[in-house]
Amino acid sequence: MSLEVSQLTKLYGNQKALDEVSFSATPGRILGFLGPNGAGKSTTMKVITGYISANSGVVSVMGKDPVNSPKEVSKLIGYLPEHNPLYLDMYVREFLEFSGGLYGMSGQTLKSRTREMLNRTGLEPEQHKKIGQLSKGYRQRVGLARALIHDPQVIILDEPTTGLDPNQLVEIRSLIQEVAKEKTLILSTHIMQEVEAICHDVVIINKGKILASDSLSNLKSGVNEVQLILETEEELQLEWFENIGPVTFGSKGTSEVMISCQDATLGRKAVMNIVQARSLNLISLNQSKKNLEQIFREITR
Ligand SMILES: Nc1ncnc2c1ncn2[C@@H]1O[C@H](COP(=O)(O)OP(=O)(O)OP(=O)(O)O)[C@@H](O)[C@H]1O
Repeated sequence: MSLEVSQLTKLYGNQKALDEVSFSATPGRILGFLGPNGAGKSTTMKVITGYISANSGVVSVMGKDPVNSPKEVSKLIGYLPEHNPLYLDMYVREFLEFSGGLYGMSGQTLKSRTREMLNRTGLEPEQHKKIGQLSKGYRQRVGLARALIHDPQVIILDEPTTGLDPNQLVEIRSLIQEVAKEKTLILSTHIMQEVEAICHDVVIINKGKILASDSLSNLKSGVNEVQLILETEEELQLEWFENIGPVTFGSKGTSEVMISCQDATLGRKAVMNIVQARSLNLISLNQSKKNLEQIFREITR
């Protein structure tokens, strides 16, 4: 494990922002760190990077801890904070060279590493522009390039795609996937589609506590429940279906119901019996496995 977090507790005054948080991350796999607003994601990232200290617990980054070895840990970690602080008056290349300098890089090493980062993040055409002139997507690229300039082994990205348009989103996601091939990468987010699109492992945190920590596929396969979605020409009543499983109206209103059930075959039979017995005119009966969003809502409810 290149990153291990064990029993972290962090108090802000009387408020427990982190309550014995433990998880680990592996090279070559993207870990999605998921939680609703205020769950403790940023606090965890700040403790790992050594920006703040925890009240108790241990962080190990490639065997070093940020409290006793802050300099070593800062060299091992590349961090893109939530609001991506940049110097808007600096030119892109100048900013990256400046950032590399902060890690003790200089001369040809710094120049060639800057060139490599400009190339990998697609920033070459923009390198002579001021950061303040760039679009949000390109500013995120600058933030990523800055986080990677010193070739860190562990990369932590706090909500890196928030506010990007769909094209920029796809580009930044594929850049993240590319970067993650040889590194340990943690992606903090509350966007479920993002996790489903690019993460291998998932940690779910809520109110400072870890509620799930597993591979994405295990998390999804552990849920056997399916959802049946029935649409008819007539208006439906929820109580007709309550014996089958928890039921709500769908997005189409009272002519569509969504029923959760453990056994899809039995569920479909029961629904069709009701359709027949009540002489309903069927438009469609569909079935879907739960997605991460539904799993997340159940776990964090
Ligand atoms: N400096 C601080 N002082 C006091 N309370 C804080 C401080 N920073 C965070 N908190 C509180 O700690 C809790 C966890 O906050 P944190 O920013 O870690 O959550 P988050 O999961 O990153 O949320 P978001 O998705 O909204 O960014 C919240 O209740 C927040 O209000």
